[in-house]
Formats: sequence, structure tokens, C-alpha cells
Amino acid sequence: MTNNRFDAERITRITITPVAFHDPPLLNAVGVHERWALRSIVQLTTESGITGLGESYGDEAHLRRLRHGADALIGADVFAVNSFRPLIRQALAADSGVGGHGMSGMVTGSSTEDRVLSPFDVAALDVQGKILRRPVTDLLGGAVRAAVPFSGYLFYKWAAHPGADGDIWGEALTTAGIVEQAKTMVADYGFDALKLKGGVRPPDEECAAIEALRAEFPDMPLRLDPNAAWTVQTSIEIGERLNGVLEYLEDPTPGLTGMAEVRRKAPMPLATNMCVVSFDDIAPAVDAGSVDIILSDHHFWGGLRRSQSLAAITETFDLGLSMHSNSHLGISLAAMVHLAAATPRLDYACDTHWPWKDPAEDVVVPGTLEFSDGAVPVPTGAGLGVELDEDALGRLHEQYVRCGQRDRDDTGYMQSIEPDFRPVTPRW
Ligand SMILES: O=C([O-])C(=O)C[C@H](O)[C@@H](O)C(=O)[O-]
Repeated sequence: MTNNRFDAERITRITITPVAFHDPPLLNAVGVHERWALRSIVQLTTESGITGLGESYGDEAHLRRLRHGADALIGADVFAVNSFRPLIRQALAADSGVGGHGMSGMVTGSSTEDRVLSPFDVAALDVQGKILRRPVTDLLGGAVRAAVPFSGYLFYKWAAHPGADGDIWGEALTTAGIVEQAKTMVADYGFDALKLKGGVRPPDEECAAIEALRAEFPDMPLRLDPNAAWTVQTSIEIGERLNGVLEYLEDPTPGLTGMAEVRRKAPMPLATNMCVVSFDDIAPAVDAGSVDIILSDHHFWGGLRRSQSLAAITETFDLGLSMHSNSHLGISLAAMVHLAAATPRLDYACDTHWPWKDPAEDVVVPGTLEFSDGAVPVPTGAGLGVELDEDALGRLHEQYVRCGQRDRDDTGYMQSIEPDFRPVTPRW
């Protein structure tokens, strides 16, 4: 008889380092990106001295919860990731604090447990891959694509934050500015799809920008995302106007009921990263007929393996699947690429904020994550295949310390003064 007992590889230390990197003044329905994007870097070390990496939001409330979660995982077997969630749940039950989570105004209702679990799940998979000498994609069932296609993410934008220097992108407050931005994105990264962040200018103007992009790039799939800033009526009118132009319309209006009303009339598919943000949202969304496409995000769906469960559910209900993003560093990009490469039915090019980050500011050693023809080849090293640059981590942590209490008390990357989530309400 085979002896199926294996020695555990126990977690002995978890370090969480808050970091800050420059974020340009990108506009969206709830305001302007702050000067600093805040993230947290998780280093999870096991008894054999192997360290895995994870990345998450960096606002103070989330950092506190991550610390509770980390303390609860000390002593757990790094291969027993199924034990992490109950341990985290128990640890969070003792935390009475409210507020924060790095997605102010955009994602209201994703699971706190899943947001805390996510970076530990990623770091544990990184360790497992290093022990087994296999990339994370292999632990997720194997790569079904060698490179993951991303879309060029366009924003209305100020030239600079007040009192700060500008950046290479300059200002984009008009249709001409958006088209110029798109040309640079396509020339520099080779993107094959474009998404415009809307909800900023009046809907007519945003439609005109999409029409100008269509004229400039006749074959390019285009998306528009006003982050629920429109009424049902406006969403239907814009949907009709952009019939045949958009590959999908993302979160035109708030809530499952409003989205379902729009979906009954709009000619194109509707996507969301706002009204279906946790497993509890899926059944009501399917019942109401609210969406066609779920934009997953491992940071709030509980890590890579729970995102794979989401992928299986979308297949069951014949929903489309792609990936959402907000400001992030290289550890998250690597995790997104491994997950997307191991997801058989990924229907659209994924989102990433990557081009908006100063390439000189990252915590991973450069060279493993490069865009080629709008896609990122899957890193081939063991685990996530990226290496932590300790000096850079120190520098970005210094920036976090210096960037000021006001920014740290904020939600981490967007202008918002309220301690808890500020839902987007339709303006047009
Ligand atoms: O669709 C998206 O990418 C988002 O809603 C995520 C972010 O909030 C994005 O809009 C942003 O950073 O302004």
C-alpha cells in the first residue's frame, strides 16, 4: 500500500510592506487619481526559507486586515490553501474596523475575506511553484496560451497634478487628445483592443471619442466604461448610437436591475466589474439577466484558484469572461498573466493599467514582464517567475512613508474623502 502522507511545508513568516508609486492624473466618474497609488507587497516565507510574493491594495484599513490574516496563517501548510479562508474569516471576525479597500466608489460589496485571501493565495502558489520547479500556470492546470492579450486603456486626463511635473502622456480632455493617446498606446505596446474610461465628459462627447477611435482604427475592438455614471435611459440611447461600434459596453448604469433594463434594449453585450463582484452576486445577476460578461479580478475574487471557480461558473451560464484592473505593480501583472494563460475560455483582451505606471517604479526585477504585440508572454521561471528587487521595495516603501498621512488615510488611489465606499450615482 502506498503511503500518501507528506510532510507539511509550514508558513513561518509573512511580511507586508506598504508601498507608493506615482499615479498620473487620470479622470473617472468619481474624480481624479491621486498622485500616489498605494499597494501592499506580501512576502510569505516557509520553514525551508522559500519566499512567495503577493500584491494587494495599500489603504490603511486593508493593511490592518491583511495583518490579521497574515497572523492567522502562521503555521499553516503552504500547500493547504483551502485552509486559509476559514483561518482568515476567523481572524477578521475580531476586526471591528470599517472603511477602505482601494476601490473607492467603484466596487462596493466584494467580499472582505476574498480581498484579504487574494495576496496570500498568490504568494502560496508562488512558493509551491518554486518547490515543484513549475510555473504557477502549471499549478492552475497548464497554459492554454503562451501570451495573454491586453487592451489599451485610455483615460481623459489632466496634464499634471497641481504642483507636480507632467508626464509623457500630457493632457487628454478632448476627442483629439484621446485619439492621440490611443495612437501612442498602439504604437508603443501593439494593443489590438482599446477601452475608453468614460463617465467623465457628457455622454455625447464620449460617443464622439469612440466614433473618432473607430475612424482611426477601423478594425479595432472598442469598449466604453462610464463606471455607472449614466441613467438607464442614457445608457439605452448611447447603446443604440454605438450599435456595431462597441464590442461591449461596460457598467453603463448602477445595479443589477438597471443593468438588466439596459441589457433588454442595448444591441451590444454588457460587461461588469461593478455589479457582479462576488460569488453572492452571480445568481441574482443570472436571474435578472443583468450582464453578458464578467470582468474578473483576482484581487477581489479571492486569488487565482477562486478566480478559476468563477471561470467555471461563467462557462456554466454561458457568460463571457475577461479581466479588470486598477493601478498595480509587477507582482499583480505576473499573477494576472498566469491566471489568464491557464483560463481556457477567456473571451476578450484583459484590462491593465500597466502603461500608466512609470517603468522605473516597480518592485520586481525588470525583464520578465514585457509587452509584445499587445500581449505579455507567460513568465517561464518557477512560481510567478518574477524576482523581488529589495532595493526598489525599500524605495517605494520610503515613498509610502513620505507621501503623507492625508493620502494614506484616503482609499489608496482615488480622490475620495469618505471613510467607506462612495457609490457612483448617475450624472447623465
Ligand atoms: O473598469 C475599471 O478598470 C475600473 O473601474 C477600475 C478603476 O477604477 C479605473 O476605472 C480607474 O482606475 O479609474
